[in-house]
Amino acid sequence: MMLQGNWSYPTAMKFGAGRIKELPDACAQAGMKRPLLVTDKGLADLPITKGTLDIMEAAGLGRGIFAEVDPNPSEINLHAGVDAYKAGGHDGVIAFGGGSGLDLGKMVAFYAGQNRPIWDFEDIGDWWTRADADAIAPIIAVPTTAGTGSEVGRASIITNSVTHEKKIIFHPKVLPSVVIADPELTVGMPKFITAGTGLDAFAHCVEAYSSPHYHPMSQGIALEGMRLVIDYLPRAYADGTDLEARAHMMSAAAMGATAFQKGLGAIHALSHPVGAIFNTHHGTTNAVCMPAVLEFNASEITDRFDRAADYLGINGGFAGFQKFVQNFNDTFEIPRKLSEMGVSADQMNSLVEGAIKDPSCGGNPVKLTQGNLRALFDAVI
Ligand SMILES: NC(=O)c1ccc[n+]([C@@H]2O[C@H](COP(=O)([O-])OP(=O)(O)OC[C@H]3O[C@@H](n4cnc5c(N)ncnc54)[C@H](O)[C@@H]3O)[C@@H](O)[C@H]2O)c1
Ligand SMILES: [Fe+2]
Repeated sequence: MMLQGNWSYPTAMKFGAGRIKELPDACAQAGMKRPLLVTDKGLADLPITKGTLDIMEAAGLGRGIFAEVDPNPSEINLHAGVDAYKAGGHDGVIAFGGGSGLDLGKMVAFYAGQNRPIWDFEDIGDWWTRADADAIAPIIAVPTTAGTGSEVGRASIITNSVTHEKKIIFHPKVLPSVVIADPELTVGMPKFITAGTGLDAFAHCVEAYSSPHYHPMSQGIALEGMRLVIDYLPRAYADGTDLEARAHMMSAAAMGATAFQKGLGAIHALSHPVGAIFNTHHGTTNAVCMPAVLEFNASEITDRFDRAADYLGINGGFAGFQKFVQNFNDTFEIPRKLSEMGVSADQMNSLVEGAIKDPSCGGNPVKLTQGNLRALFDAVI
């Protein structure tokens, strides 16, 4: 089957194997003549990045690159990126990478023309209206993992390096104007990143589907997104070169992020402070937290997961889905506890404080309090 298409849901996506070669068209579409490719340190030397710079250079777009992006990127990375953007006289950003490269690239384009502290644009109320929207540079997103869906999102997650908090920075114009979703770029992902990122997409779908907010379109997307992860993540994990599986995972990632317009929940509320304090991989952290959160939310989500289990071909309704999730994690050698990833309860107060302030709390079907968050951390650490 030919997995290829031109989509605009929720933004223009050039989807399909080999389509990275259309990057010059994407730059023309976005109005860029001198783009800066922003990516993380790990990707900087890989052939997919060099190949992309070659495509840019051959089209007369230069080979501008900024690669000083850490996992769970911080405002330090952002300020360095903005300096590189200004020094190079760039007119747009190619955000290239997993969530870290994508999020930071989007922020460089956003922040290069702003004068207020970055934290003034946190996703609180209408704070985004403080930004000078005309000064936001165009963004092309090129995902190289299949998980965060940041390529179709209007926000980035930036870690405050002083307070060790993950902050969501939001502006509608941070939505990339063009996405190149080329599954060939994801083929070289190490196994544990394939698993962790794929399970992040799964967490986005599960939390969106669990959220009590009314958004039937997101609900439908979340359900089909879960199906794609269940059917194709095991294949992508077993054989990284299985392009059909890689393509479906790339769709699932974009679908998860599209669906979470409906809201995220306790999985992400727990995972954000853990990532900010212990620098753990985001999707893997979510996967460890999922079984405990499903159990915690049981009273509010059983009916809807009974329906989901039917659709997904899982026997036993919600209880069957819970068992399935634990087995699914085991398939990918996801730890049962966060302590196996270096997380310790010594930082409990900071974890609870970070979680209760996280905007993801608002989408959880059971109200989150300091007390029940502490109990959830106890269960997952
Ligand atoms: N904006 C959003 O909506 C959103 C949603 C979820 C998560 N996030 C953020 O995204 C970040 C996590 O992103 P991620 O899970 O994609 O991981 P990542 O971007 O941190 O990448 C993980 C590792 O994989 C490597 N890598 C990436 N692509 C590769 C490839 N094709 N081949 C070989 N190696 C590759 C990277 O170099 C890095 O070492 C976190 O900061 C998280 O907070 C953002
Ligand atoms: Fe996530």
